[in-house]
Amino acid sequence: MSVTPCYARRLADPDHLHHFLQDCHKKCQQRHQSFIISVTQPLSLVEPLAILQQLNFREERSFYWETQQPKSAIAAWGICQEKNITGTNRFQQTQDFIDNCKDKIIELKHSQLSEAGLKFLTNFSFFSTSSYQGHFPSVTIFIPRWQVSRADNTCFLTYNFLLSHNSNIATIESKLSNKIEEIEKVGNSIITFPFSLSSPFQKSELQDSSQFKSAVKLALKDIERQELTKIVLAHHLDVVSPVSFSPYLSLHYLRQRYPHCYIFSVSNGEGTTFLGATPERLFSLRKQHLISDAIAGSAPRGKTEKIDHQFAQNLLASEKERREHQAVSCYIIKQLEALGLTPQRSRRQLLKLSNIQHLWTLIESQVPNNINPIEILAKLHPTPAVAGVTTEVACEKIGQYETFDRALYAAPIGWLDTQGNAEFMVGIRSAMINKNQARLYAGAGIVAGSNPDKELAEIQLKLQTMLKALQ
Ligand SMILES: C=C(O[C@H]1C=CC=C(C(=O)O)[C@@H]1O)C(=O)O
Repeated sequence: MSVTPCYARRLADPDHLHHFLQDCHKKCQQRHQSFIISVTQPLSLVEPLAILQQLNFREERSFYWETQQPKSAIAAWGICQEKNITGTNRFQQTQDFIDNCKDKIIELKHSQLSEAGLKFLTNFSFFSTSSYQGHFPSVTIFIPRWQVSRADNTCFLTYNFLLSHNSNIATIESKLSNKIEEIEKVGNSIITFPFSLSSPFQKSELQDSSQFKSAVKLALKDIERQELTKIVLAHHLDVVSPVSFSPYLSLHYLRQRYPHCYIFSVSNGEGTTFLGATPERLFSLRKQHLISDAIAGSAPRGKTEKIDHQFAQNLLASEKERREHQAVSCYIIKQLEALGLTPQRSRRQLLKLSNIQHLWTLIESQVPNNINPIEILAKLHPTPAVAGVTTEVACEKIGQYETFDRALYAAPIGWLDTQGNAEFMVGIRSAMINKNQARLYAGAGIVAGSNPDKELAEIQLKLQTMLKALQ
């Protein structure tokens, strides 16, 4: 008589899993090598942010990602495989890491949904050489140990681990089963956050706003001399709170206030977290269909419907805002064409966020499967929504005019799976936090006709996204 271990009852198809693991184990023995095993199991409906908050108690490396349209979330923590990359050929090194891992991955998943299953999670710095005191290198890419994914009302747990000839299958099965139990216990107790987040900041002022305006004036002279046609200049705001910031509370606040944005956080496992709520999708690639957002050109939201409508009409009619926007859509189109694609663009429309509105063009293309997501990423980053035209001159001037390191601000953050699906957004409306210290970032596009005072007002408005989320 065969006895079913009690942990097996929590697994979706324990016999199938057991045979799968036995087969993998045999393969390890036959080939004298280890494999990266990825097992995905269905979960009851859980809240990934609550899981991350309550189960990542060792504050390991973590990643959080949420969109509400369509409703999906990924919470991941711990490391199965990782690479921290520095140096100039970072996209190639990233691809090499992915290829190397892919050769060793064996996946078992109970769903075809692209949200379910193993994901490479990755964040880049804006420049390939980043000097943010080593908190985040030029690229971090990792396969997490644990990943909870949610797509609409379906949830999955993915467990990734290295299997070698001397691994014990029963231990693996019980670890997975115990984690399912732990997660489902937390599952429906959706976090009820206290809503006075923390005490007021001790220091909260925009450093050197005159320095920012001088940089805008210098950039306008460069534009007049036709050295470039657009540059995005950013500024930072450092704040110190009497108590440590809580990334989870901030993420919870952001997702309620910015339903049209990607809500994200990456933690380096050493106490530093980069988080935010960005409207800007660099690209998503699902079943070889690519979508990219050109978002640039901004106006405030009006306090009344009438004023809001007026701001929107002015934004749509402004020749200067249109140029600022077109620099982005034309660049994305040109870069995709350079990859041999035939992108189509939507008509220009408005994207209304709770504190700001933007000009927005959707760009779509089919992508043949010989082009991989990292190639697309390398071609698109940085777009003129965060750098300028030409990219090279703008990046050089950003280095000259900005007095701080952009670190992960305005850089790609996202995921890739083993089937060629990927999604990357641009890390704007963001902050880097460590204990009770935070650095908030915001930038504004400068073209001929820009006004330094108005650009300063625009970045102050953009800084509000994170300022309010941290308070
Ligand atoms: C660079 C930022 O915003 C970009 C995205 C949308 C609108 C922008 C603008 O109107 O200047 C910027 O290009 C930022 O928020 O830090």
